[in-house]
Amino acid sequence: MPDSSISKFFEKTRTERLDVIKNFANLSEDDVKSLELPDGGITFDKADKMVENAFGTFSLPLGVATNFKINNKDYLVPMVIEEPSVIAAASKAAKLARPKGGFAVVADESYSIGQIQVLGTDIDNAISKIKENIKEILELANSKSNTLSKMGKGAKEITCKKLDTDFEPMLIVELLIDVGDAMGANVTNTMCEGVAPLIEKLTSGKTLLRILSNYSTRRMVKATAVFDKESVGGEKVVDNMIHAYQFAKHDVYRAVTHNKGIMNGIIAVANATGQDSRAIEAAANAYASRSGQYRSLSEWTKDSDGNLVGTLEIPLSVGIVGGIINVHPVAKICTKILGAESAKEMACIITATGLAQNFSAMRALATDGIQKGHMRLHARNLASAAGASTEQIDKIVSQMIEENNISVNRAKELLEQN
Ligand SMILES: CC(C)(COP(=O)([O-])OP(=O)([O-])OC[C@H]1O[C@@H](n2cnc3c(N)ncnc32)[C@H](O)[C@@H]1OP(=O)([O-])[O-])[C@@H](O)C(=O)NCCC(=O)NCCSC(=O)C[C@@](C)(O)CC(=O)[O-]
Ligand SMILES: NC(=O)C1=CN([C@@H]2O[C@H](COP(=O)(O)OP(=O)(O)OC[C@H]3O[C@@H](n4cnc5c(N)ncnc54)[C@H](OP(=O)(O)O)[C@@H]3O)[C@@H](O)[C@H]2O)C=CC1
Repeated sequence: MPDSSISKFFEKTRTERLDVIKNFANLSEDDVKSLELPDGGITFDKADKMVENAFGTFSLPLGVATNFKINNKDYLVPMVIEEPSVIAAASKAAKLARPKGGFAVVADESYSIGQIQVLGTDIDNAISKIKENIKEILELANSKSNTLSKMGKGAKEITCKKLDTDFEPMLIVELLIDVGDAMGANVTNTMCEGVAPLIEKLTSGKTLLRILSNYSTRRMVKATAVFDKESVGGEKVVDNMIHAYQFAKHDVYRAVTHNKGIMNGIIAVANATGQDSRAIEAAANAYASRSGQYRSLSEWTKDSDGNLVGTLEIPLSVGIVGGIINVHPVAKICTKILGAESAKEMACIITATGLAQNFSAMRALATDGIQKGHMRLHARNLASAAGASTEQIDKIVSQMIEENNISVNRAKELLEQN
């Protein structure tokens, strides 16, 4: 089994990095060529078919986090992100998690929730009618996807709820659909629209909205990792990280930033693998507010030996087929690099990366402060923004770090002096 703990990967050249990834993931020469394309894999022609009024494409850096062991399998985790230090932070956390087994992650089956809003009906009577005809509604829904039906997946349950509103009460009919290895938005919407006429017939009401819910609470993922207390930096650092977590648990202003750190990891992997990041963010934010107050998505405690234990639980709707995954060549290759064989496996990887990111940010905050690690890496960006050439960057960066004065202005001054 390939080993993702590749020390000093960041010191390798691009060719060496690609070679390591190629061997790790059994990529073909064509895959590597796609990764080397200057446009990031999407030609304008392709972009023009993906969105409206296209006039270009927009590239972002694609990197890979090393050291990940998730459910006893090693992963190199592709990440698309513009922010420096995120990939380094994920790699570092994954390295520190390895001695205690890495990340243990469990994911629900891929159940999507579709909602059908029914107006102008006798709600109690309508609910009885729907309950009497569940089989017929499910069969009609399942006729909309050959693949899911063949896989023994598809629409499985129907529930009804009465919603009191400021306008008039309404009936909400919810379809629970096992969407297999897809994110499942389109298939859910298709099924909702497909059964709406039957719902209208049964309820003598009028359906209005027929759409999936992005609050995918039947698609929960829970990642846990244990970090050896000595590797974390000793008892004091562990305690300070728990203080940091408690801050996020009890204060919304801190919680939003804490969760942003988690999203650094989650969205970067989501972007690399062609997921719908808006759906992921919307669901995570709602889940963070489930108690009525927005709070930390992760939890941090100590085990009986004083080691640090982190848990991240989120609703997560991701896939390995459908959406842009089959359209964007680089998203396809990133999925191949991960070797993810199911939507559940993809969900486990993404959640583990979120937890890893959270660990490193908290550790940095609870020890040296964020600027030391982050700004060192951000210095390259600043030097580049100041106009430094590739040859000049290293010298300017070293000088700014040495002076502990990392800013665009200082970079400009140094450039003028050189
Ligand atoms: C940046 C580090 C990792 C340096 O940390 P370090 O102590 O210099 O790293 P190290 O020398 O101990 O190296 C350990 C491992 O980290 C990785 N690593 C180490 N350096 C690199 C590098 N250059 N490129 C790629 N990987 C790197 C690499 O895997 C390495 O293992 P090795 O290869 O040596 O065997 C650390 O300071 C850190 O984790 N900082 C936190 C960074 C962070 O969270 N950034 C996010 C941006 S800030 C933000 O948006 C969110 C926030 C912070 O506000 C959230 C919140 O408030 O909670
Ligand atoms: N609110 C939201 O979040 C919304 C999001 N979207 C977008 O929808 C897209 C995702 O929708 P999604 O339904 O996943 O995408 P697709 O419709 O592209 O793909 C899903 C389809 O793939 C086929 N399929 C083939 N193999 C499998 C398998 N192993 N498991 C499951 N399905 C399989 C099935 O179709 P078949 O049975 O025909 O073979 C299935 O319906 C994203 O781009 C998202 O941005 C769209 C609307 C709203």
